[in-house]
Amino acid sequence: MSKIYLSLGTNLGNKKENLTYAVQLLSEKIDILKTSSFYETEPVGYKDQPWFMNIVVEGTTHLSPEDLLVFTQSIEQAMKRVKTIVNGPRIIDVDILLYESVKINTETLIIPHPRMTERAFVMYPLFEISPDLIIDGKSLKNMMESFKGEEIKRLDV
Ligand SMILES: Nc1ncnc2c1ncn2[C@@H]1O[C@H](COP(=O)(O)OP(=O)(O)OP(=O)(O)O)[C@@H](O)[C@H]1O
Ligand SMILES: Nc1nc2c(c(=O)[nH]1)N=C(CO)CN2
Repeated sequence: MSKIYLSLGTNLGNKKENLTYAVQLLSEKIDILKTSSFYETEPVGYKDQPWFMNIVVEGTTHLSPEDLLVFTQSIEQAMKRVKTIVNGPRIIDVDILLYESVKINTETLIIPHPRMTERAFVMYPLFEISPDLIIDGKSLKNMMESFKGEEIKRLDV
């Protein structure tokens, strides 16, 4: 079994429900060990769209990194089919952040996720569930000390 971290985001419809449903679908092939709080987060990139809700989950899986990507993409597709809005914001986005300490750089898959350490919507929930994590030899704790990201709000529920 391999330890993995995934980032989930949504900015359409009932965001908590979307994230909860995605975690339920993920649990068919991933043993979910930890799920972060829900975070309301300012959109990164294109600003003129609703705020996102983001979480990070930790789990273990028998899937290879490539099969994990196929699986997460099948969940994105399945959820997109439920409500179709052309060019609309996202019902669900699932990114693979980390897979053990594996490094992959192919056309379809880059692990660790290349933009993860710049993104508050990834780093805050990741730090919440795994504060002792080391990424590329650097401790998450050190990274968070100097971290100045976009606006983010942790929900208490
Ligand atoms: N670690 C990864 N996790 C998920 N997708 C990845 C990863 N590395 C590369 N990809 C590739 O990224 C492609 C585009 O994914 P997507 O459309 O979800 O991007 P995005 O979510 O808009 O941007 P970002 O990757 O910056 O979050 C996917 O088809 C996939 O092949
Ligand atoms: N706050 C936030 N911003 C984003 C997000 C996201 O999940 N959260 N996902 C994006 C495309 O992957 C682009 N911008």
